[in-house]
Amino acid sequence: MMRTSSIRSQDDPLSLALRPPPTETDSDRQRRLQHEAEARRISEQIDEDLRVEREKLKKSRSDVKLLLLGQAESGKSTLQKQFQLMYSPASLESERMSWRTVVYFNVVRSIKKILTTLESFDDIDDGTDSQSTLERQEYGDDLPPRSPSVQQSVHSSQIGVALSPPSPVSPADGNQPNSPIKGHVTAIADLRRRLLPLTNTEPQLADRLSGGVAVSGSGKGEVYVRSGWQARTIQKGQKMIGRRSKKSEVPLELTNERSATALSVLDADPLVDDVATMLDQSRDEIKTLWDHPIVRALIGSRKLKLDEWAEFFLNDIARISARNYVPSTDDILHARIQTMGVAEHIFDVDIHGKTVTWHLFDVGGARGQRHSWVPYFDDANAIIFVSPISAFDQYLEEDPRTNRIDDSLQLFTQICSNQLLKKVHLVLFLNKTDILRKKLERGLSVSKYILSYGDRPNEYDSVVQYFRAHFLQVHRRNNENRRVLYTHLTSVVDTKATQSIIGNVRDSIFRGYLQSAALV
Ligand SMILES: Nc1nc2c(ncn2[C@@H]2O[C@H](COP(=O)(O)OP(=O)(O)OP(=O)(O)O)[C@@H](O)[C@H]2O)c(=O)[nH]1
Ligand SMILES: [Mg+2]
Repeated sequence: MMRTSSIRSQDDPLSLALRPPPTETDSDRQRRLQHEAEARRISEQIDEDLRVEREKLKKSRSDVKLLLLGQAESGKSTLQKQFQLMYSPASLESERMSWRTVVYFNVVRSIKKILTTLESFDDIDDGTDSQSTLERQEYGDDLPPRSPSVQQSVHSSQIGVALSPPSPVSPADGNQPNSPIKGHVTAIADLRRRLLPLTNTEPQLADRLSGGVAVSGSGKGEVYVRSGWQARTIQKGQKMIGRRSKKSEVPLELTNERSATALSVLDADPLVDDVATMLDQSRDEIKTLWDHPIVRALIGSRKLKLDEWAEFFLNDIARISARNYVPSTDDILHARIQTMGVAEHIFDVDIHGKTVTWHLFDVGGARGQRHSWVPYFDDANAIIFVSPISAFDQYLEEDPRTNRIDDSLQLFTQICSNQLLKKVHLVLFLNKTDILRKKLERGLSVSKYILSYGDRPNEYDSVVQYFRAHFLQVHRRNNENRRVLYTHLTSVVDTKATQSIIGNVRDSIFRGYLQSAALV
């Protein structure tokens, strides 16, 4: 016999349990109804939250997820800044003054490196430790050490790199009794003494940027930055304001809206404010040091190798050390700070009348950071792989035996052959072409570092063609899906050119995105 629903509801133990007791009073009833109404409201709220979550998930599935991959210092974060400048200029504007800390840090660290290098030549002058000092200076930070065991272990799986370090300079000119620094020792010692308060701020600036977190993995002991550092540097500075009575000097020409934000932040960090004052007061000393014939000679002979961005800032020290300094967009693009882990940036991109949310994942490229990329491979739509083709004469900070072009090719091989990424839209940026040009113009020989380059012309077109061919070969060998590789020659500090390339990349990614959406 079939049971009717009414019979079932009468037998249902749950309905029996929920039925009000026969002794229920009017006030009990009121309370019960109130509780039931509240329970219903909460339940409806949960349903609504779940609905919103589901919507979000559905929407995020239709968002574009773009990974920026490549070795450390390849230009990923700089490219991210170009995306930000194009699709979220207001957010870059609101961070503008925080970049002052990074620029100051880059400047102070460069000054310190110049002085440390000069100090080692003081030692030569004193007749101490001359040979080891010269070895160190001659090969700088970016050439492998010369021990036979290291020479044996230097190898290349991708490209014929030099098995032993080339000798860019003769040690003789620094090692003689008439060492170039002789006669300048007192003047340089005086500059060092006067710049000491400024160079002493380096660890504090580093601490401000890294949030006090020391991370291993780069080999250089550089400062790593987690996302959100801009807010952190401001907050930390603001906490300290109460403890200080001295107010910062107010820049005079800052009058517009942007400058109002700038002003409030300028006031915010006493440490950065102190560094600004010191820079302002040390401007002449920094300029004298930077223009000093000994420093020029050491840079010319490659005994002093500064980071690429050092020259950009030190050449313009009068502007940067001004008391009312506000970082320009070019300064922000040149400012260097290492990324830690993976930083997500979200933009709304309007294309052909449709707004699509893009999630840009900017990763830390040093070897110790690469394990954190993998969780982002699963649902990536596109990758821009950034390779600095100017780095043919440089070796990894984290492994001084590995040539940077070779490392980049090895990394590109891993990305091209990764099963999780087989269907991902792939774009290759052969970056830092401006630096490549300058190196070749200065006469730096590619075949000295990349033996397989042989006697090909040491000219821009030929070098680019050679490196590009190697990347295309890696792609061809790992391309059973017949995926297209979009290649661009870039200098991502060049805003106009990069934004036009970003437009192309956006269109090509979007075409692939529409096709895959149509298949779903
Ligand atoms: N001249 C020049 N400098 C560049 C170019 N691309 C990047 N740089 C500079 O190189 C430095 C390193 O660039 P980043 O964008 O920080 O490198 P990254 O790939 O994010 O490095 P990690 O965060 O360590 O993985 C910065 O000072 C940039 O301004 C370029 O095409 N030309
Ligand atoms: Mg970075």
